[in-house]
Amino acid sequence: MAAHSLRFLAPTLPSHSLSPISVAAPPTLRYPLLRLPRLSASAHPHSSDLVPVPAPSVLSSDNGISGGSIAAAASAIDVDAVTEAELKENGFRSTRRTKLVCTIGPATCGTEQLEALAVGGMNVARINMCHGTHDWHRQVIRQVRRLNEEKGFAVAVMMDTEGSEIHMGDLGGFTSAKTEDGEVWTFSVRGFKAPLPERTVNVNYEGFAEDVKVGDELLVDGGMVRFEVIEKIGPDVRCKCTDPGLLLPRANLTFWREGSLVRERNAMLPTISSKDWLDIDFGIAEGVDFIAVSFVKSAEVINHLKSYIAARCRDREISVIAKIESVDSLKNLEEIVCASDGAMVARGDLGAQIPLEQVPSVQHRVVKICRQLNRPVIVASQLLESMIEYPTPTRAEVADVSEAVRQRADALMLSGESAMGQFPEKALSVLRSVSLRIERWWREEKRYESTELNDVASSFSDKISEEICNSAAKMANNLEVDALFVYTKTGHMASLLSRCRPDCPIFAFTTSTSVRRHLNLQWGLIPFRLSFSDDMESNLNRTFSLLKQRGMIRSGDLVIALSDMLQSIQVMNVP
Ligand SMILES: Nc1ncnc2c1ncn2[C@@H]1O[C@H](COP(=O)(O)OP(=O)(O)OP(=O)(O)O)[C@@H](O)[C@H]1O
Ligand SMILES: CC(=O)C(=O)O
Ligand SMILES: [K+]
Ligand SMILES: [Mg+2]
Repeated sequence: MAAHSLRFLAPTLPSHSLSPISVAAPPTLRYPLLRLPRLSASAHPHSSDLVPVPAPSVLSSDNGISGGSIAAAASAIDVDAVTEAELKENGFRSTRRTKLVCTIGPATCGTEQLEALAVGGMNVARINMCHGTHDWHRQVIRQVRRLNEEKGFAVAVMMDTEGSEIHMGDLGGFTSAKTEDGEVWTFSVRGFKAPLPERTVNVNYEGFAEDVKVGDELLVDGGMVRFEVIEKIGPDVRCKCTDPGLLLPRANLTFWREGSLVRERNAMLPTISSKDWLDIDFGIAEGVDFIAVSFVKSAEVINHLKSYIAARCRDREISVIAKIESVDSLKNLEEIVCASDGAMVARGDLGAQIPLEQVPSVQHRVVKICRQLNRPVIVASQLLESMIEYPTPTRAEVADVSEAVRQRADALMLSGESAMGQFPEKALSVLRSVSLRIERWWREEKRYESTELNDVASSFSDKISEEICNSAAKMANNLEVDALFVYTKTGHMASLLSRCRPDCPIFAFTTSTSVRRHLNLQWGLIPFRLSFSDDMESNLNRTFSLLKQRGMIRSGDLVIALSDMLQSIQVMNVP
C-alpha cells in the first residue's frame, strides 16, 4: 500500500470501548392531555400530575437498533442500498451531497410509498405531530425501521413537535373550506358538537378572543387567507374576509396590529406544551433519531429537552433540532443553534412572523451560522409547493431549491409535497436532480474554498481534530482525491469534515447503526456501519477489501483516511 502518513505528536484521544448496543425500553411517563393553555401553565413532565403506566414493550428488533442485527453483521459492512447502487453506477464524484427529508402523510404512509421514497433518496422521514394519532405515527416509524432492516436502507426518523402555535381546528372533517371576499366567518374557542355551524372555525388557543382587538388583521397560514376582526362576542370573534382563499385543517393563525405581529399573552405560551411532552415520550419510546422542536424561543428549552432525553435514553442518541420560525428564535439565534444538535429554517411559519422579503436573508444567516457552529441545517417549506398539485415544478421553485443547495445547506425538506401531494416521488426526484446538478456546477467552477471557518473546538483535543479535518479537506481538494475516509465512533470527526464541504464524498465509518442514521442528515457524508478496531492499518485493509468485493472502490483510487482514535492523516492509493 502506498501510504503517506502525517502524524501529529499529540495526545491521542482515549479510545472508547466498543460497547454492545442494547436497548432497554425507557421508563415512560404518562399524564393527562391538556388543551393549549392560555398562559404558561404548562403541565410539565416533572410536575406531580404524572400518571405512570407500564413501559411499552416496543423497541424490538424492528426498530433497527437491536443488538441482534449488529452481531450478525459484525464481520461485514453496512451501507445504504441506494447509495451503494449510486456509487457503483456513477462513481464517487457524482454522489449527492445534499440530504433530503420527506414529511410523511396520507400520501406516503404505505409501505410501498415509503419504499419508493427511500429508493428515491429520502435520507430522513419526518412525522409532524400536528397531525395524526400516535397509532398512525407508530405505524410509520415501524415501517421505516422494517424497510431499513429488510431492504438495507438507513432512513432516519425525525419527529416534529406541534408546539404552542395558534391554529384552527379540523374543519369538521372537510379537507378544505373556501372563503369569499367580504364573507363573515366566526373564529371561536367554543367546543362545538359536530357538525360545525356554517362559516365557523375552531381556534385552539383559549386566550384568543381576549388577545385580539377589533380592527386587527388575522392571517391564515402567513397570509394565504386574510380577515379583519370586526366584532368580539364572548368567546366568538367575527371576522370579515379581505383576501379570499382556501382554509386548510389546522392552518396556522397569526394576528397583526398596525403592521406588526401581535405578541401578547400568546407569546408567553410554553415552547413545549403538555401535549408535546406526551409526543416526546412517544418519540423516545419508539426510538426516533431526531426531535425537531417547533417555535423555539431560547436555548434554555433546548437544554431542558436535551437533559430530559439524556435521562431517559442512555444507550443511544436522539438529536434535538431547533426550528427557527419565530421572531424570538431570531433574537437568540446563535445561542439556540449552539445548544441544539441542528436547526431547521422553517420558512412556513417564519414567513408568517416576519415580512416575506426578509425570509431569504434570514435563511442565508441561519445556514451560515450553522456551518460556523458545526450544526446541520435543514431548509424547509414550500420548496416545491406547486408540486402538491402539478407534476412539474415552477422555474422559480427550481431556482429556490438551487439557492439552498448553492448555500450548501445540509438538507432540503419536502412538506405537503410528500405528505399529501399528488406527486411525492416526482417532487423528491426534482430535489435530487437539482441538488446533483448544482453540486456538479459548483465543483466544476471550483467554488469550494470560499468560506473561512471559525474555530469551534472547546478543548485542545477537539482543536486537534478540527485542524486535522480542515487540513484533510484542503488536501483532498488540492490533491483531487476520490474520497475521504473517516473512522469515527461518535460521528464528531465526520461532522467536522462535512463542515468543510470538501470536493469529494466522505465515507464515514461508525460502529453503531444509530450514529450511522444520524450522520445521514449531514452534507456529503456517506455513513457506513462497520465494527473496527484501534488498529488503523487493519481497519483500512479490511475496509478496502470489503468495499472492493462490493464494487464500491477500485485499485488505484486515491483516498485520504482519518480517525478519531489516532489523530492522523493518511494519503494512499487503494491497493
Ligand atoms: N400525518 C398527517 N396526516 C394528515 N395530513 C398531514 C400529515 N402530515 C402532514 N399532513 C398534511 O401535509 C401538510 C404539510 O405538512 P407539514 O407537516 O410539512 O406542514 P405544516 O403543517 O405547515 O408544518 P408545521 O405544522 O410544522 O409548521 C399539512 O398541512 C397537512 O395538510
Ligand atoms: C416546517 C415548519 O414548521 C414551517 O415551515 O413552519
Ligand atoms: K410541527
Ligand atoms: Mg412551522
